[in-house]
Amino acid sequence: MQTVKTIKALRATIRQWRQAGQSIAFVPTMGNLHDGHIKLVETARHQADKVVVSIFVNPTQFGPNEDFASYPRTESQDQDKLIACGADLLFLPTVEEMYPQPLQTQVSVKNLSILHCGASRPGHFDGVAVVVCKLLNMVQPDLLLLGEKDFQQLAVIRRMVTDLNIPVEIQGVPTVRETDGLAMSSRNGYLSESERQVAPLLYRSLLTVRDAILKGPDDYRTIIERQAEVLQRAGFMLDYFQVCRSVDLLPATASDQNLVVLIAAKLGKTRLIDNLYFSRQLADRTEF
Ligand SMILES: Nc1ncnc2c1ncn2[C@@H]1O[C@H](COP(=O)(O)OP(=O)(O)OP(=O)(O)O)[C@@H](O)[C@H]1O
Ligand SMILES: CC(C)(CO)[C@@H](O)C(=O)[O-]
Ligand code: BAL
Repeated sequence: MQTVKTIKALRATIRQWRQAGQSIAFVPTMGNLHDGHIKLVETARHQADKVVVSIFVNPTQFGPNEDFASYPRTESQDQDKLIACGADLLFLPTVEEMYPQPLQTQVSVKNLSILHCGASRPGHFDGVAVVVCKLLNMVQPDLLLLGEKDFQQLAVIRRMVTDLNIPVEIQGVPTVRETDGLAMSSRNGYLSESERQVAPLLYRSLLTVRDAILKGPDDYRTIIERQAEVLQRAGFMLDYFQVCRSVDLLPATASDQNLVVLIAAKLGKTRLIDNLYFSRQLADRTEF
Protein backbone atom coordinates (compact mmCIF):
# COMPACT_ATOMS: atom_id res chain seq x y z
CA MET A 1 0.00 0.00 0.00
CA GLN A 2 1.17 3.46 -0.91
CA THR A 3 0.69 6.38 1.51
CA VAL A 4 0.48 9.93 0.17
CA LYS A 5 0.09 13.20 2.02
CA THR A 6 -0.46 15.64 -0.82
CA ILE A 7 -3.31 16.13 -3.28
CA LYS A 8 -0.73 16.24 -6.08
CA ALA A 9 0.66 12.78 -5.23
CA LEU A 10 -2.85 11.40 -4.76
CA ARG A 11 -3.89 12.65 -8.20
CA ALA A 12 -0.73 11.31 -9.85
CA THR A 13 -1.37 7.76 -8.64
CA ILE A 14 -5.06 7.93 -9.51
CA ARG A 15 -4.24 9.23 -12.99
CA GLN A 16 -2.03 6.19 -13.64
CA TRP A 17 -4.78 3.81 -12.54
CA ARG A 18 -7.34 5.58 -14.69
CA GLN A 19 -5.00 5.40 -17.69
CA ALA A 20 -4.82 1.64 -17.12
CA GLY A 21 -8.64 1.51 -17.14
CA GLN A 22 -8.97 0.63 -13.47
CA SER A 23 -12.04 1.39 -11.32
CA ILE A 24 -11.73 3.07 -7.93
CA ALA A 25 -13.63 2.77 -4.66
CA PHE A 26 -13.15 5.30 -1.87
CA VAL A 27 -13.53 4.97 1.91
CA PRO A 28 -13.22 8.27 3.82
CA THR A 29 -12.46 7.96 7.55
CA MET A 30 -11.15 9.86 10.53
CA GLY A 31 -8.81 7.00 11.45
CA ASN A 32 -8.42 5.00 14.67
CA LEU A 33 -9.60 2.13 12.54
CA HIS A 34 -11.72 -0.73 13.85
CA ASP A 35 -13.55 -3.65 12.24
CA GLY A 36 -16.36 -1.33 11.04
CA HIS A 37 -13.87 0.58 8.88
CA ILE A 38 -12.21 -2.64 7.75
CA LYS A 39 -15.59 -3.96 6.61
CA LEU A 40 -15.94 -0.86 4.40
CA VAL A 41 -12.53 -1.52 2.85
CA GLU A 42 -13.27 -5.21 2.30
CA THR A 43 -16.63 -4.39 0.73
CA ALA A 44 -14.85 -1.86 -1.49
CA ARG A 45 -12.26 -4.42 -2.59
CA HIS A 46 -14.97 -6.66 -4.00
CA GLN A 47 -16.35 -3.88 -6.15
CA ALA A 48 -13.44 -2.02 -7.65
CA ASP A 49 -9.91 -2.61 -8.93
CA LYS A 50 -8.37 -0.14 -6.50
CA VAL A 51 -9.34 1.02 -3.01
CA VAL A 52 -8.41 4.46 -1.71
CA VAL A 53 -8.81 5.20 2.02
CA SER A 54 -8.46 8.65 3.56
CA ILE A 55 -7.68 9.38 7.18
CA PHE A 56 -8.37 12.98 8.09
CA VAL A 57 -9.70 14.32 11.37
CA ASN A 58 -11.68 17.13 9.81
CA PRO A 59 -11.70 20.28 11.98
CA THR A 60 -14.68 21.86 10.19
CA GLN A 61 -17.10 19.19 11.44
CA PHE A 62 -16.21 19.60 15.12
CA GLY A 63 -17.87 22.22 17.34
CA PRO A 64 -15.73 24.50 19.53
CA ASN A 65 -16.32 22.39 22.65
CA GLU A 66 -15.99 19.00 20.98
CA ASP A 67 -13.17 16.47 20.90
CA PHE A 68 -11.17 17.58 17.83
CA ALA A 69 -7.93 17.91 19.82
CA SER A 70 -8.33 14.66 21.74
CA TYR A 71 -9.78 12.56 18.89
CA PRO A 72 -7.61 9.39 18.77
CA ARG A 73 -4.86 9.58 16.16
CA THR A 74 -3.27 6.16 15.61
CA GLU A 75 -1.71 6.44 12.17
CA SER A 76 0.87 3.71 12.35
CA GLN A 77 -1.55 1.04 13.66
CA ASP A 78 -4.08 2.22 11.08
CA GLN A 79 -1.54 1.78 8.30
CA ASP A 80 -0.82 -1.79 9.42
CA LYS A 81 -4.55 -2.61 9.43
CA LEU A 82 -5.03 -1.13 5.97
CA ILE A 83 -2.12 -3.11 4.56
CA ALA A 84 -3.56 -6.29 6.11
CA CYS A 85 -7.00 -5.77 4.55
CA GLY A 86 -5.67 -4.93 1.12
CA ALA A 87 -6.20 -1.17 0.67
CA ASP A 88 -4.16 0.20 -2.24
CA LEU A 89 -3.68 3.84 -1.34
CA LEU A 90 -3.89 5.81 1.90
CA PHE A 91 -4.44 9.55 1.65
CA LEU A 92 -3.23 11.18 4.85
CA PRO A 93 -3.40 14.94 4.35
CA THR A 94 -2.58 17.64 6.89
CA VAL A 95 -5.12 20.31 7.82
CA GLU A 96 -3.04 22.80 5.78
CA GLU A 97 -3.21 20.55 2.72
CA MET A 98 -7.00 20.29 2.97
CA TYR A 99 -7.66 23.89 4.03
CA PRO A 100 -4.80 26.08 2.75
CA GLN A 101 -6.91 29.17 3.35
CA PRO A 102 -10.16 29.87 5.19
CA LEU A 103 -13.06 28.56 3.11
CA GLN A 104 -15.28 31.08 1.37
CA THR A 105 -17.49 28.32 0.00
CA GLN A 106 -20.21 26.48 1.88
CA VAL A 107 -21.76 23.13 1.10
CA SER A 108 -24.94 22.71 3.06
CA VAL A 109 -27.72 20.17 2.69
CA LYS A 110 -30.29 22.37 4.35
CA ASN A 111 -33.18 20.42 5.82
CA LEU A 112 -31.46 17.16 6.67
CA SER A 113 -28.53 18.91 8.35
CA ILE A 114 -30.51 20.65 11.07
CA LEU A 115 -32.26 17.53 12.39
CA HIS A 116 -31.06 15.11 15.09
CA CYS A 117 -27.24 15.22 15.27
CA GLY A 118 -27.35 18.51 13.38
CA ALA A 119 -29.50 20.08 16.09
CA SER A 120 -27.05 19.20 18.85
CA ARG A 121 -23.92 19.71 16.73
CA PRO A 122 -24.66 22.95 14.83
CA GLY A 123 -22.62 23.16 11.63
CA HIS A 124 -21.47 19.55 11.90
CA PHE A 125 -23.02 18.35 8.65
CA ASP A 126 -21.85 21.42 6.75
CA GLY A 127 -18.33 20.44 7.78
CA VAL A 128 -18.94 16.84 6.73
CA ALA A 129 -20.49 17.90 3.40
CA VAL A 130 -17.69 20.25 2.46
CA VAL A 131 -14.90 17.83 3.31
CA VAL A 132 -16.57 14.90 1.54
CA CYS A 133 -17.23 17.14 -1.48
CA LYS A 134 -13.55 18.15 -1.54
CA LEU A 135 -12.36 14.55 -1.11
CA LEU A 136 -14.65 13.37 -3.91
CA ASN A 137 -13.20 16.06 -6.17
CA MET A 138 -9.69 14.92 -5.30
CA VAL A 139 -10.20 11.15 -5.63
CA GLN A 140 -12.99 11.12 -8.25
CA PRO A 141 -13.96 7.54 -7.37
CA ASP A 142 -16.56 5.37 -9.06
CA LEU A 143 -17.87 4.18 -5.71
CA LEU A 144 -18.07 5.83 -2.27
CA LEU A 145 -18.58 3.57 0.76
CA LEU A 146 -20.08 4.89 3.98
CA GLY A 147 -21.25 3.17 7.15
CA GLU A 148 -24.93 2.97 8.05
CA LYS A 149 -23.92 3.57 11.66
CA ASP A 150 -23.83 7.25 10.71
CA PHE A 151 -27.30 7.03 9.16
CA GLN A 152 -27.93 10.77 8.97
CA GLN A 153 -24.48 11.41 7.51
CA LEU A 154 -25.22 8.84 4.80
CA ALA A 155 -28.51 10.61 4.01
CA VAL A 156 -26.81 14.02 3.89
CA ILE A 157 -24.07 12.83 1.54
CA ARG A 158 -26.52 10.98 -0.71
CA ARG A 159 -28.51 14.19 -1.06
CA MET A 160 -25.41 16.31 -1.70
CA VAL A 161 -24.24 13.93 -4.42
CA THR A 162 -27.68 14.00 -6.06
CA ASP A 163 -28.13 17.78 -5.80
CA LEU A 164 -24.63 18.57 -7.10
CA ASN A 165 -24.58 15.83 -9.79
CA ILE A 166 -21.37 14.38 -8.42
CA PRO A 167 -20.65 11.33 -10.60
CA VAL A 168 -20.23 8.68 -7.91
CA GLU A 169 -22.27 5.72 -6.75
CA ILE A 170 -22.84 5.47 -3.00
CA GLN A 171 -23.00 2.25 -1.06
CA GLY A 172 -24.09 2.13 2.58
CA VAL A 173 -22.50 -0.68 4.58
CA PRO A 174 -24.42 -2.25 7.51
CA THR A 175 -23.19 -1.44 11.01
CA VAL A 176 -20.55 -3.75 12.41
CA ARG A 177 -21.19 -4.53 16.08
CA GLU A 178 -19.33 -5.95 19.03
CA THR A 179 -20.62 -9.37 20.10
CA ASP A 180 -22.80 -7.70 22.76
CA GLY A 181 -24.45 -5.48 20.11
CA LEU A 182 -22.61 -2.20 20.72
CA ALA A 183 -21.97 -0.48 17.39
CA MET A 184 -18.23 -0.23 16.80
CA SER A 185 -17.03 3.36 17.02
CA SER A 186 -13.74 5.08 17.64
CA ARG A 187 -15.39 6.94 20.50
CA ASN A 188 -16.13 3.66 22.34
CA GLY A 189 -12.53 3.97 23.50
CA TYR A 190 -13.59 6.91 25.69
CA LEU A 191 -15.88 4.67 27.78
CA SER A 192 -14.81 3.60 31.27
CA GLU A 193 -15.03 -0.10 32.07
CA SER A 194 -18.37 0.28 33.84
CA GLU A 195 -19.79 2.49 31.06
CA ARG A 196 -18.68 -0.12 28.51
CA GLN A 197 -20.80 -2.71 30.37
CA VAL A 198 -23.87 -0.47 30.13
CA ALA A 199 -23.34 0.76 26.54
CA PRO A 200 -24.91 -2.24 24.69
CA LEU A 201 -28.26 -1.27 26.23
CA LEU A 202 -28.48 1.39 23.54
CA TYR A 203 -28.83 -1.20 20.77
CA ARG A 204 -31.04 -3.45 22.91
CA SER A 205 -33.42 -0.49 23.30
CA LEU A 206 -33.56 -0.05 19.53
CA LEU A 207 -34.47 -3.72 19.13
CA THR A 208 -37.13 -3.41 21.83
CA VAL A 209 -38.63 -0.35 20.13
CA ARG A 210 -38.71 -2.11 16.78
CA ASP A 211 -40.33 -5.23 18.24
CA ALA A 212 -42.94 -3.17 20.06
CA ILE A 213 -43.80 -1.25 16.87
CA LEU A 214 -44.17 -4.46 14.91
CA LYS A 215 -46.27 -6.06 17.61
CA GLY A 216 -48.50 -3.00 18.25
CA PRO A 217 -50.82 -1.55 19.37
CA ASP A 218 -48.90 1.17 21.29
CA ASP A 219 -48.10 4.43 19.53
CA TYR A 220 -44.50 5.44 18.82
CA ARG A 221 -44.44 8.05 21.54
CA THR A 222 -45.48 5.61 24.27
CA ILE A 223 -42.98 3.03 23.08
CA ILE A 224 -40.11 5.53 22.96
CA GLU A 225 -40.96 7.02 26.35
CA ARG A 226 -40.91 3.59 27.95
CA GLN A 227 -37.45 2.79 26.57
CA ALA A 228 -36.14 6.28 27.26
CA GLU A 229 -36.91 5.73 30.90
CA VAL A 230 -35.00 2.42 30.90
CA LEU A 231 -31.98 4.14 29.35
CA GLN A 232 -32.08 7.11 31.71
CA ARG A 233 -32.27 4.80 34.70
CA ALA A 234 -29.13 3.04 33.41
CA GLY A 235 -27.26 6.37 33.27
CA PHE A 236 -27.71 7.56 29.68
CA MET A 237 -28.40 11.26 29.00
CA LEU A 238 -30.57 11.18 25.90
CA ASP A 239 -29.90 13.64 23.13
CA TYR A 240 -32.60 12.35 20.74
CA PHE A 241 -34.54 9.11 20.43
CA GLN A 242 -37.11 9.08 17.67
CA VAL A 243 -38.97 6.87 15.21
CA CYS A 244 -38.45 8.46 11.79
CA ARG A 245 -39.21 7.86 8.14
CA SER A 246 -36.08 6.44 6.58
CA VAL A 247 -36.64 8.52 3.43
CA ASP A 248 -36.20 11.98 4.98
CA LEU A 249 -35.57 11.32 8.70
CA LEU A 250 -38.67 13.30 9.70
CA PRO A 251 -40.86 11.95 12.54
CA ALA A 252 -42.79 8.90 11.33
CA THR A 253 -46.54 8.71 11.33
CA ALA A 254 -48.61 5.54 11.78
CA SER A 255 -49.00 5.16 8.00
CA ASP A 256 -45.25 5.25 7.17
CA GLN A 257 -43.83 1.87 6.24
CA ASN A 258 -40.06 2.36 6.05
CA LEU A 259 -38.83 3.39 9.45
CA VAL A 260 -35.58 4.11 11.21
CA VAL A 261 -35.21 4.49 14.94
CA LEU A 262 -32.48 7.05 15.58
CA ILE A 263 -30.74 7.54 18.89
CA ALA A 264 -27.91 9.61 20.34
CA ALA A 265 -27.06 9.58 24.02
CA LYS A 266 -24.25 10.50 26.33
CA LEU A 267 -22.81 8.00 28.74
CA GLY A 268 -20.52 9.98 31.03
CA LYS A 269 -18.61 12.21 28.62
CA THR A 270 -18.98 9.89 25.63
CA ARG A 271 -21.60 10.62 22.99
CA LEU A 272 -22.83 7.45 21.28
CA ILE A 273 -25.12 7.15 18.25
CA ASP A 274 -26.93 4.18 16.78
CA ASN A 275 -29.95 3.38 14.62
CA LEU A 276 -32.12 0.55 13.38
CA TYR A 277 -34.11 0.62 10.17
CA PHE A 278 -36.85 -1.75 9.16
CA SER A 279 -39.98 -2.00 7.09
CA ARG A 280 -43.42 -2.52 8.61
CA GLN A 281 -44.57 -3.85 5.25
CA LEU A 282 -42.09 -6.71 5.35
CA ALA A 283 -42.74 -7.42 9.01
CA ASP A 284 -45.24 -10.21 8.29
CA ARG A 285 -42.72 -12.04 6.15
CA THR A 286 -39.38 -11.23 7.75
CA GLU A 287 -37.73 -12.80 10.77
CA PHE A 288 -35.92 -10.10 12.71
N1 LIG B 1 -19.49 0.10 13.34
C1 LIG B 1 -19.42 0.52 12.08
N2 LIG B 1 -19.91 -0.24 11.09
C2 LIG B 1 -19.86 0.19 9.80
N3 LIG B 1 -19.33 1.36 9.41
C3 LIG B 1 -18.83 2.16 10.37
C4 LIG B 1 -18.85 1.79 11.74
N4 LIG B 1 -18.27 2.78 12.45
C5 LIG B 1 -17.93 3.73 11.57
N5 LIG B 1 -18.27 3.37 10.33
C6 LIG B 1 -18.10 4.16 9.10
O1 LIG B 1 -16.75 4.43 8.87
C7 LIG B 1 -16.61 5.68 8.21
C8 LIG B 1 -15.64 6.51 8.97
O2 LIG B 1 -16.18 6.79 10.24
P1 LIG B 1 -15.36 7.37 11.46
O3 LIG B 1 -13.91 7.39 11.10
O4 LIG B 1 -16.00 8.60 11.95
O5 LIG B 1 -15.50 6.20 12.51
P2 LIG B 1 -16.32 6.11 13.82
O6 LIG B 1 -15.86 4.91 14.53
O7 LIG B 1 -17.75 6.27 13.46
O8 LIG B 1 -15.85 7.34 14.64
P3 LIG B 1 -16.69 8.24 15.60
O9 LIG B 1 -16.53 7.62 16.92
O10 LIG B 1 -15.99 9.52 15.39
O11 LIG B 1 -18.10 8.32 15.14
C9 LIG B 1 -18.01 6.31 8.17
O12 LIG B 1 -18.58 6.04 6.90
C10 LIG B 1 -18.73 5.53 9.26
O13 LIG B 1 -20.12 5.47 9.06
C1 LIG C 1 -17.19 11.01 6.36
C2 LIG C 1 -16.09 11.58 7.25
C3 LIG C 1 -14.79 10.86 6.98
C4 LIG C 1 -15.90 13.06 6.86
O1 LIG C 1 -14.92 13.65 7.66
C5 LIG C 1 -16.48 11.49 8.73
O2 LIG C 1 -17.60 12.25 9.02
C6 LIG C 1 -16.61 10.09 9.22
O3 LIG C 1 -15.56 9.51 9.50
O4 LIG C 1 -17.73 9.56 9.32
N1 BAL D 1 -18.54 9.42 12.28
C1 BAL D 1 -19.00 10.78 12.35
C2 BAL D 1 -17.89 11.75 12.52
C3 BAL D 1 -18.06 12.65 13.69
O1 BAL D 1 -18.68 12.28 14.68
O2 BAL D 1 -17.54 13.78 13.64
